[in-house]
Amino acid sequence: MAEKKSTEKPLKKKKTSSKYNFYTFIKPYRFVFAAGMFFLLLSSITMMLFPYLIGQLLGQDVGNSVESSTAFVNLDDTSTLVTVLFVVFGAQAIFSFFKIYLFGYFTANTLKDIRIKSFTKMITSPLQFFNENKVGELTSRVATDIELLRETFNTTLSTFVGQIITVVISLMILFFMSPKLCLITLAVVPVVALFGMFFGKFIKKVSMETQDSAAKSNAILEESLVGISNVKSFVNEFFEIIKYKKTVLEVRDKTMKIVTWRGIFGTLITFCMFGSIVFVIWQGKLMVESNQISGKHFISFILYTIFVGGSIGSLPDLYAKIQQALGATESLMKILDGTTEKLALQHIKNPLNLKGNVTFENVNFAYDSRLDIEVIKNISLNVKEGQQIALVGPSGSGKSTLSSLLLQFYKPSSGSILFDGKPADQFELSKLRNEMALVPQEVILFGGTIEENIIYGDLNASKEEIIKAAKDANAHDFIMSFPDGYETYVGDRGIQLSGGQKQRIAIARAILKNPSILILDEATSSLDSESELLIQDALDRLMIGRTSFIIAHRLSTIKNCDTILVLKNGQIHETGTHDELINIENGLYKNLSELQYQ
Ligand SMILES: Nc1ncnc2c1ncn2[C@@H]1O[C@H](COP(=O)(O)OP(=O)(O)OP(=O)(O)O)[C@@H](O)[C@H]1O
Repeated sequence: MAEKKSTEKPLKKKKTSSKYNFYTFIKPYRFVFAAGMFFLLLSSITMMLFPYLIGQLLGQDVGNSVESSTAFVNLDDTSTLVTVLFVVFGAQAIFSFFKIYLFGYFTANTLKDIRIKSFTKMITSPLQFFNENKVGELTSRVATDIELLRETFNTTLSTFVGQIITVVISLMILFFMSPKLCLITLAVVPVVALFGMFFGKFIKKVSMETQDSAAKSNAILEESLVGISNVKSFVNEFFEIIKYKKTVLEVRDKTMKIVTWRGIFGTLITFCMFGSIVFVIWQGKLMVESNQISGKHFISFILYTIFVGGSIGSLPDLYAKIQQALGATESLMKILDGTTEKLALQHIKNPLNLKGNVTFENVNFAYDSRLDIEVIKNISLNVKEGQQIALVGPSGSGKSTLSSLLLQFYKPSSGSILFDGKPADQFELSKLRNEMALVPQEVILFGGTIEENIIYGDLNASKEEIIKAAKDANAHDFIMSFPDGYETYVGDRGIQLSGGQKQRIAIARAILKNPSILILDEATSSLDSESELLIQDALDRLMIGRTSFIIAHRLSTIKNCDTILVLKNGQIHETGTHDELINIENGLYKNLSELQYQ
């Protein structure tokens, strides 16, 4: 297959705002969230009693100064107050437990939903989506970006709301105690809010860049590990390390940018807050001296002011953290906005059972990423059920693209493809694809047993059907030569199968699928002649009674095909049987054939 010319459109460059956002995922659990908020409110309110009770405790019969207040504590009242304090904190502990539990439940379920939704979205995206996005970047979105939401949903969001509750309640109490002092405390709020808004936006942007770099770095990690033999054979380990290191450093630098600004901003806010607290204490002390407020109220006042100060001071950072998570998941939300294929996402119930007539009517096609270059030009073709059609032609002539169009991986730019006389778009996509099976050039087996790999062709197949398919694919004997037979693990953590063995597993899969249309992408790598014979024999059996398209690289295997299409630059250059084509003087097929037998 021709190398995919990837035209990665970085997701961040898409400007449209996403229809998915936090709320989409929060919605199903909004009542749990609301219950969590309720307990948060209760725990905040009980917490708010603390300054009042401490004021009462320390401020009994207080004179004019805070220092002297502790000397005149009424012990009787103290024991009552201490009991009340214990009751209040007991209640606070219970409320806190429910708050933590409910937010934990809410987070676990929300993240589960986002993960499942993201995976479903990606796996049902059209192939073009995978041409535009690297797999490593996509896995990073699901694995790393979503993880950033955990802390936000678990603690940041609730702390943020909790702090707002604290501020509002405290300010109300403060206003009740002394409107003048309350207004002084409030003076700092607009400064903090302004800073916070500016800062939040900045953090969101840098956070998005950080996650983009993290995704890039993950893509390098994945690509070099998946292609490890390539890396090693070119002795390019150092190059991969440099590439990876560069992106990791980028992530580090961007994270440090966030950390530095959060630090500067946090310090600034703390400074402002402490300044205003000192100012309020000073003013309050003057008011106590001139008997405008009582000493008891003054102590409570100071404690409430500290609460308000602490809460207001923490709000911008919490806001920044929420923005960070929002920024980090923005790309993911845009992925969720993308189009998907209309697939049934369940077992096919009433298969179409097509006869296998295929018609191409003036089909033209250009890949989305290179719309100016038509790779399939005006192809018309009429294939009767059960016929064998070979697609041959130089590399890049459009053979794989034609099979992708057949499989409905892409839609023609113009013209149409008909199955049993009916245009493709009049069928349900899942049902139509279910009528076709592809035996690819390079077979990829999933980590699992041989049986699991064969049953992929028909998830409802019985053991007998699996064995029969394996026998028809000439795979049974080599499978039984392994001690664990069909239970043998293949892939990364199991046995490594040879190219020819993998091919036969793929053929068994296709046999099990029992399609009416077959697409065989002949392996380019040469197999030993015994293996080749076994595969050819299995393929011959598989092709009986099915319309078969064979992308052929070795012309010897297609001599008996009903029709051979010779493609050149996306057009049908020659068409006919082997005997007809081989006799065309200076014909492309004749030339290709002579080249192979030289
Ligand atoms: N995903 C893609 N995006 C853009 N262009 C592509 C994509 N896949 C293939 N092409 C281009 O389409 C043209 C036809 O490619 P195709 O893979 O169909 O050729 P092929 O005949 O199967 O080649 P080969 O025998 O080397 O596999 C080539 O010019 C190729 O560069």
